[in-house]
Amino acid sequence: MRTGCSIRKRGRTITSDKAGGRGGARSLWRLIRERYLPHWKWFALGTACAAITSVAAASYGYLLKLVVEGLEDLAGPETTGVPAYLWWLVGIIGAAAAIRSLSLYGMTLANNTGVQRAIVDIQADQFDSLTDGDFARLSADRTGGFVSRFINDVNALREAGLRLANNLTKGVLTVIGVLITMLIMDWKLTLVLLVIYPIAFAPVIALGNSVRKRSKKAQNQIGEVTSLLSESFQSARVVKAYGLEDYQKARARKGFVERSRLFLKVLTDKAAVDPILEITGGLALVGILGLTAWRIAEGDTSLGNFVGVIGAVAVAAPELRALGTLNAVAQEGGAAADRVFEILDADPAIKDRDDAIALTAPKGGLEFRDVHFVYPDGSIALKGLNFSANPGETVALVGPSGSGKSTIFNLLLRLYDPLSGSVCVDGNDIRGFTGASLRRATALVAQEALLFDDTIAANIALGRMGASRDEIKQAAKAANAHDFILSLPGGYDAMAGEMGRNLSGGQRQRIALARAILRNAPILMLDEATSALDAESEAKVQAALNAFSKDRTTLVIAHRLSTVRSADRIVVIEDGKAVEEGTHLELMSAAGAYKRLVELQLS
Ligand SMILES: Nc1ncnc2c1ncn2[C@@H]1O[C@H](COP(=O)(O)OP(=O)(O)OP(=O)(O)O)[C@@H](O)[C@H]1O
Repeated sequence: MRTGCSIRKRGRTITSDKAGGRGGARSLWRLIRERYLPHWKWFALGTACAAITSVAAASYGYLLKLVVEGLEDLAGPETTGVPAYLWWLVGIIGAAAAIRSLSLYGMTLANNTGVQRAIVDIQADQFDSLTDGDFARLSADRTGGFVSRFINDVNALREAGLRLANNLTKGVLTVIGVLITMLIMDWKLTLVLLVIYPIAFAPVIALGNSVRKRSKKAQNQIGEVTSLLSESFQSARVVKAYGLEDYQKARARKGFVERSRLFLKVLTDKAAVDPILEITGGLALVGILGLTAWRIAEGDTSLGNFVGVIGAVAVAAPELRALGTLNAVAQEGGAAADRVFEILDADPAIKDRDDAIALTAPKGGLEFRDVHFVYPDGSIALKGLNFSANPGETVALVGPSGSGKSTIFNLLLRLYDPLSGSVCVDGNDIRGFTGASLRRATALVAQEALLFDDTIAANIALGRMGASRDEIKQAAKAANAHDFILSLPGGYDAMAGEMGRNLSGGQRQRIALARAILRNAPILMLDEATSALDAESEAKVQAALNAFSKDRTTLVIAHRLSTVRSADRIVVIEDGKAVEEGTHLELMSAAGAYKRLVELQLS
C-alpha cells in the first residue's frame, strides 16, 4: 500500500509539568540559587552595608552604658565639670548614627538593584517560555491567569527577595552583635531575655504556613478577576447591545467580594504577627524592670548596665519583628516561585525532534492520512481524515460548522500533533521538520484578522520581517488595501490601534491578507479570509488572490460557497472526515453532501 508520506520517527510523548506539588521552600531556595545569585555582586555590596549597619547598631547599647556610667560619676559629690571622655562618647554615638544611616542607604540601593535585575530576567524568561511553549497551554488558560502571574507573582518575588536581602543579614547580624554586647554588660539579664523571646516565634511560624496556603488561593483568584475584567471591557459592545450591564456588574461584584474575603484572610494571619511579638516584648520589659530593681538593690548590677541592655533591646526589637514577619513573606515568595517555575519548567509537547530537518525549497504538496485528533479538553475534532492537495492546487474545505475545518489548519501549522495518522508536506510527516521552517513555508489568514498596536506598514511587514516599503505597498495593492491605507491620516504610518481597533473588520482582513501575500509562502491557508468584505471588495480581493495563489498550494475555508466555486477541488468535511471531493460541477452532479450545502445556502 502506498503510504504517500513517510513517518520519520514518532514524536516524543507529552511530558507533564514537572513543577507540580513542589514545596514553596524548595522553590524559593531554587529561585535564590538560579535567579538571585547570578547578581551576587549587588547582594554582596548590600550585605557589606548591612554588616556595617549592624555593627553600628550593636554598639549603641554599650555606648549608652558608658555614657550612663559617666553621668553617674558626674552626679557624684566630687564632680569638677564634664570630663573629655564623655564628650568623646557623645560624639561617637553621633558618628555611629551617621554611619548607620549611610550604610542603610547603600544596602537598600544595592539590594534593590540586584532584585530588580533578577526580576527582569524572570519576567522575560516567563514570557519566552509562554511564547515558545505549546499553543494548547496558551489557548486553554484564560489570558487573565497569565497576566496575573506576571503582575502578582512577580510582586511577591520582589518583596521576598528584598526582605530576605535587606532584613536577613541586617537582622541576624544586629541581633548577634546586640547579644554579644548584652552578654558583656549583664549576662544574667541576657539569659532571662533569651528564654522569653523564642516563645514569640512558635506562633509566628505556624501563622506563616497558613499565610502561604491562603496566599496561593488568593493569587489564583486574582487571575479570575483579571480575566473577568478584560473579558467585560472587551465585550462592552455586546454588553451594551444586549443590556447585560446588571449581569456583568453582578459577576464583577462577586469576584471583588471573593477577592476581598481571601485578602482579609491572608491579612488576618499577617496582622496577628506584630501583636504577638508586641505582647512578648511587653512581658519581657516588665520582667526586666522587676529583676533589675532587685539586683541593683543587691549590688549585682549597675544602672549603666540596665540602661545599656534596654538600649540594646530597643535596637534589636524592630529587627526581631522584621525577622518574625520574614517567614510569612518568604512563604508567599515561595508560593509565587512555585508558580513561576511551573511556567518555566513546562516541557512543550510540540517541539523540534533532535533529528528534525529544515523544510527546504518546499513544493507544497499536502496530505492528511487517516488523521485522528482530540483537543486537550476532550473535544473530538478529526475522526480519520484523508485528503491531499497537489503542489499549486487550490483546495476548498467546506462543511458544517464544527466539522473540523479550522482544526486542519491547526494541525498543518503543527500547533497540535495528531492523535494518530500523519500530516505530510511533500511526502514527509511534518513532525520530522523543524517548526520554524514549516511555518516559513505557510501563510495563514484567519477570520479574526489580528493586528498589533503598531503602524499599518509594520503590521503588514510582520509577514516577512525586513521587507522594504515598496514590497509592503505591492502586497497592500494585491490585497486591495492600498487605497484605503492612503486615505488614513498618516497613511502607511497610521497606527492600527490595540488589536487593530482603529480599522473596520474588512480593512483589518485586507491588512492580514497583505501580510500573507508579503510572506510569499508556497502554502497559503485562508480561513474565512474574505468573510468581512463587502461583495465588491471581495470580488476584487478574490481576483487578486486567484492570481497570487496560482503557483502555490492554497487551502480555502469559506462558508460562502460562491467563494469556493472556482477551486480546483472541493473537499467536503463532515464530522471530522472527508465525505466527498471533486470540482464544483462534479459535486453538483453527484447530488451528495455538497449539493445539499449549496441548496441550503441558496434557500
Ligand atoms: N481550541 C479548541 N479547544 C477545544 N475544542 C475545540 C477547539 N477548537 C475547536 N474545537 C472543537 O473541535 C471541533 C472542530 O472544530 P473546528 O473549529 O475545526 O470546526 P470548523 O469546521 O472550523 O467550524 P467553523 O466552520 O464553525 O469554524 C468542534 O467540535 C469544536 O468544538
